[in-house]
Amino acid sequence: MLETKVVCIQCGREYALSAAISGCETCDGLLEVKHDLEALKGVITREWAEKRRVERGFPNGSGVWRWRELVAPFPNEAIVSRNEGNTNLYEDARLAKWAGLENLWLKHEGENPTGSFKDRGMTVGISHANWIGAKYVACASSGNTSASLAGYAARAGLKALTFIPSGKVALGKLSQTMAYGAKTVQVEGSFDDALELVRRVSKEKGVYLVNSLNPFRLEGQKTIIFEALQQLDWQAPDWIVVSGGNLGNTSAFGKALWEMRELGLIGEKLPRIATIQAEGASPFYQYYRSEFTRFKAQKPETVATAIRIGNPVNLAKARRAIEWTDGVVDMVTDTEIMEAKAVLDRSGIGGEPAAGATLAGVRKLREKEIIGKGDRVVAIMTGHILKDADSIVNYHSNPANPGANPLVQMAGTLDDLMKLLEEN
Ligand SMILES: Cc1ncc(COP(=O)(O)O)c(C=O)c1O
Ligand SMILES: N[C@@H](CCOP(=O)(O)O)C(=O)O
Repeated sequence: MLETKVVCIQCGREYALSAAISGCETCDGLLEVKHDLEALKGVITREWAEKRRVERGFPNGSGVWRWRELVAPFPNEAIVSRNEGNTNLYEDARLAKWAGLENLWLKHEGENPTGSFKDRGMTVGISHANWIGAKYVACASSGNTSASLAGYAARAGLKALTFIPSGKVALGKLSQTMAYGAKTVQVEGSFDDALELVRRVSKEKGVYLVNSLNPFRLEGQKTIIFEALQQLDWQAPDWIVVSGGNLGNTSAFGKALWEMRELGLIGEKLPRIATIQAEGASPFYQYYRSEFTRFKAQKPETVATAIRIGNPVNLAKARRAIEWTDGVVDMVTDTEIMEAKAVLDRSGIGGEPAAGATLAGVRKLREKEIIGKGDRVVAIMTGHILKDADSIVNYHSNPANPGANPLVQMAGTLDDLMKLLEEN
């Protein structure tokens, strides 16, 4: 019987697996799930992973639950899954060339059931809520967490409550959240204000919180890295690049790499994590620039509303991930984000603005020669192109934008049309 525990990374206090808490009750530190890695050495191997990968059906058809010994030991009957994960790892020579690289892969987490990486964490959070008999699940969101929560709660028959920053959530995400049936409360202010509210509701009303403060969320998101390493036939890349907001992914990726090395599935030298923030929402970047000596929350502003976060809750775990992997943190402007997104979309792969931020960050780190021309780079595309249609139409409606593809208005006869087509 594997010994899996929930512990506070700050004071070491342990909690039962069935505890529905999202922060340490002693010191308010971050909680994390500790697996019995010693017992798993020699059990979880590349051969074991390959056998699991080719199995179909529940639970090994899920790109999360096929790794359950490294995720969460919930009983199968508690698991709420939509066969999430199993996302493509694209190798694209055109995008590599645009970024100044020879080897670039894009891991597309927008191919998950609700269109973002959140589903990897949500299947675990909602399964935990289901297992312990929670009736109400809640989150604050800039759109993808609420869409994922609403979808998985609907599958589980749980009531969902989401708090979103008023007017700052892309329509694709808002429509999912409403359509899947979550009670959606618009809050004046930022995502950070909404998160403060939902943490109080969770504490005072005992509502189950599924933001990335919930340690089970990150256990699911670790499988992005497990899966990408397996897709690369365990030839670990030099870099893993991802856009950062609340820093759940940065934290999860560091833990995933550390566990893979402990289990002997990858070598001593870990891939370096590069977290990319939007210039107008870059508190982690400023903290990194201060050599992790000074943190200051920001009033966030960026076109990439998914990462419009000024006070990331996973700061301590994300710092640990950057230090563990000798990683870096950088930032990109909104112009760089949208121009990179246009290139990403034009490649036929596509992604929401936060995915554009990742690609823009890869190019920037290459230009700064922090990423070498021959380095092997995996860029995580965190959300689907359809999530933020407004940003696309706005960009392409301005012919001055690089790569703009404005609508053509046709008036008149067939001859006019033929003439028009010749001109364009
Ligand atoms: C599409 C997208 N990309 C990136 C991020 C940033 O991820 P994290 O909050 O784990 O840093 C988020 C959410 O925060 C997101 O929704
Ligand atoms: N971009 C996120 C913000 C919240 O992140 P979480 O990982 O802490 O839930 C969102 O889509 O809401």
